[in-house]
Amino acid sequence: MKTALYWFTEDLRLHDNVALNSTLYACDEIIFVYVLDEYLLKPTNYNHVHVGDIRLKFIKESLADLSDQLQQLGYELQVFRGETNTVLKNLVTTNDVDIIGCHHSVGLYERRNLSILQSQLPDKRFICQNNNLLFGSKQVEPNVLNGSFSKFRKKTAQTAVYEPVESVLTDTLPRPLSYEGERLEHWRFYLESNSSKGPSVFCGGERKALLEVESYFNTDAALSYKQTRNELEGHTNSTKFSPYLALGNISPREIVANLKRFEHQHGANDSTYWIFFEILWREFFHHKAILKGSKLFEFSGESGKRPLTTYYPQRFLSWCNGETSYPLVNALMKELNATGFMSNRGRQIVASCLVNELQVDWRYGAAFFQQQLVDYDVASNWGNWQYIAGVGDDPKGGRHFNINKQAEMYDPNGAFVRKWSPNKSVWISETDIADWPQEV
Ligand SMILES: Cc1cc2nc3c(=O)[nH]c(=O)nc-3n(C[C@H](O)[C@H](O)[C@H](O)COP(=O)(O)OP(=O)(O)OC[C@H]3O[C@@H](n4cnc5c(N)ncnc54)[C@H](O)[C@@H]3O)c2cc1C
Repeated sequence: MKTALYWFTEDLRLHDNVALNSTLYACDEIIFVYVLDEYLLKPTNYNHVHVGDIRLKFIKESLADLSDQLQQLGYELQVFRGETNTVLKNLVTTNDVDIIGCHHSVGLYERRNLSILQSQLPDKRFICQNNNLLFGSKQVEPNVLNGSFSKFRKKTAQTAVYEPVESVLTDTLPRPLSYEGERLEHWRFYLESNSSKGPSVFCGGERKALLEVESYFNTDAALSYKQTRNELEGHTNSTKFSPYLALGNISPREIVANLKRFEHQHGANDSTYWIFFEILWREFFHHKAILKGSKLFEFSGESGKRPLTTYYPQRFLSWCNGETSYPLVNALMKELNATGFMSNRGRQIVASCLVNELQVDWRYGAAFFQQQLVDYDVASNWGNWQYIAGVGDDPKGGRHFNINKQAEMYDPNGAFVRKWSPNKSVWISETDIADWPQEV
């Protein structure tokens, strides 16, 4: 008789979850666990928390959906709060668990913690697989990752993307393990009372994610994605799959399978290819994150070159609050703070502004995004920031967006700025003017 514990992390779903399926095949009894780690709610080195209110709400919704699905099959999702390894070790010991299954994250902190847990439980079998990538690590040769995205894209163009797999969990096998241990009994209430009631465009959960993907491909939006993806607003101008991918409500393979079906029915064009192209960027940053380790978070990044920025607290604060001398940047930051989302073009503009116009250390911007973004993903966030700051693997060496030009192109009538920053008087105060590095 083998007993297993499946520990959900950034894979809050049942379908196309290879680590979960492998664990299910290996055991007779199982317990499903999620740990809300205390550290997530504590400040980072940059004085922001790891998970802000909007993402916390999204996590809660994802857990509620997972819990409901498990309940329908006769299982329970046990939610704990505490230090992850302590919680897991207690559960494993008190319940005599033989196997621990989990998603193998690309995050450095998560990988370190998993290694520590493995060393603390040397007699236990661990089944850890990355559930959130298109390609397995054996499909991507390390030399492909030494270089730019173009090299990665060309080399992986012919690499097979495996079909997503169905869940093998049924209402008869394996049996739910009757377990011992203190859990967070009222986690739904607990998470509710700790999450924002503010407006969020997104609602988390696997079933919601599958519906969103289905409804996106039920329209013609994918056929013009390449032309619309840079717009600052509009729900179908880009796919809006990122929050679901970040929390693992859906896998990239499931999205690619849907994309292929769409191409089969409606024909492939530049735009449908470009959706795949963008998902490849995500793939690139994820594989890179494993390779880079702590370099992902270093000031001089992967390039080893220290950029000409430092830390100006007042400028940084004004940027965070959307109170700089740049109306477009302010509107974008206000959108981010209110909704947890910003378009890709918006992210590029505000990141470039922080690094180039305001000359602030890029890592503060990345940490603020980490707190605010509903779709925060360690590899995509820190990887993109490195690109903008010119410390990534970018042959162009950093990006500087002309804010006025961007405003002319993407907000020609000022509608976006008016929507998010109706009160122009807060853009800049008399005392701030001297602090700005350009004429206002
Ligand atoms: C400074 C900065 C920080 C970012 N932080 C994050 C982050 O924390 N999490 C995150 O998911 N994305 C991040 N991105 C990438 C990108 O902005 C978002 O993935 C995208 O805006 C999400 O909207 P969408 O799902 O509609 O994207 P679409 O345009 O529809 O793209 C489809 C999918 O491709 C992937 N993708 C698209 N662009 C990129 C990109 N540049 N890098 C990596 N993957 C990409 C995403 O998974 C996205 O869901 C960041 C970009 C910048 C410039």
